[in-house]
Amino acid sequence: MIQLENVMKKYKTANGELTAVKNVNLSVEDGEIFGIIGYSGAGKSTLIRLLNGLEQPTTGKVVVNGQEVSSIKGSALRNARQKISMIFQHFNLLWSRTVEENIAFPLEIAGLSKAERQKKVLDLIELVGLKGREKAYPSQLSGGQKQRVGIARALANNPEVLLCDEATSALDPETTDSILDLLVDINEKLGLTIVLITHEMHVIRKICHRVAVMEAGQVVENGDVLEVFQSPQADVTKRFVSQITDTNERKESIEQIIENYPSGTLVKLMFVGSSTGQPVISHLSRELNLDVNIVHGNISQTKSGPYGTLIIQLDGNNDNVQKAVTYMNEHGVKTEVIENA
Ligand SMILES: Nc1ncnc2c1ncn2[C@@H]1O[C@H](COP(=O)(O)OP(=O)(O)OP(=O)(O)O)[C@@H](O)[C@H]1O
Repeated sequence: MIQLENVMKKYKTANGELTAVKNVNLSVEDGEIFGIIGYSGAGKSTLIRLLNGLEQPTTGKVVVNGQEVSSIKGSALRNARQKISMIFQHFNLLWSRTVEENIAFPLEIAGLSKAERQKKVLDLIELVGLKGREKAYPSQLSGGQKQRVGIARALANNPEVLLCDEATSALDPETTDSILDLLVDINEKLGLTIVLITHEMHVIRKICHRVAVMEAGQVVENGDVLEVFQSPQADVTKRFVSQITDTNERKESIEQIIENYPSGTLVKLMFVGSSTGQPVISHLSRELNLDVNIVHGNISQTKSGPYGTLIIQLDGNNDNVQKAVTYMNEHGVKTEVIENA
């Protein structure tokens, strides 16, 4: 569906040339929800603008739905853009138009008759859950409702790709979740391919199938969300994953256990899917004569299944602690020794 080949984007600035996107190779499958995560300045916005032809790459190729958007211009580009819609952090609604008039706007531009427009607007209002708010103006809507209008408007011309530019970053956590649920819903109902950029790992965890991590213009890591959660490789990815796993509550539990049992080894165990560590942990205490303290555990749901971490403290003979770590690794449990007390 989407292919980026050796994409490079350079800008000329007062301080010389700046490379915003560097040698990016990515592919997004049909019907997939694909997330691009990175801190501010990583190049995400530039990358997303390259996907809808708002920017042209300095070198490289951007192909969306069989069309090389990096090389077409004029009416061909305008036509291609109709199939690539976008929603924004600050909604970009027309403030003097009501909800239904905002949604009808792209349909007017596309030249649909009034009757066709009315029918389509009704369907879209239903789809995004705004029934009863048709005549409201954007200033009378909550943030979540405004984004629902943005989504309905973006879907008006039956796009094949929806680009989301930090679409939930201006919303509170609860509203964020309801908008993310809506995106999943339209992805499933309409088979729409969604590419989103964000700096929040929560967004990736909750709705994306795959993720690319960007840093300094480059994609430093790229894969299934569950795999990236389970074994992040790049330092920046580890920092993003820790947004979810390293809660204050967990830090407090670790501090407390070190205070109460200063002599043990803390190990983080990572599980994927429905596997649990129960038999492995029983083995450690029974066969290796170790005391096992459970410090903290949590399970996060991702689009491809649950992902769990468990922090334990192993206390006993050092050789046996080492054997325990080896034993766990051999039995499909990923481990990381997080602190030697
Ligand atoms: N039109 C432009 N002209 C010059 N430099 C630009 C332009 N657009 C972006 N940049 C620079 O390119 C780099 C990447 O910016 P970009 O906005 O793509 O990053 P980002 O990951 O989306 O960050 P943010 O979330 O802060 O927007 C930054 O150093 C930025 O200053």
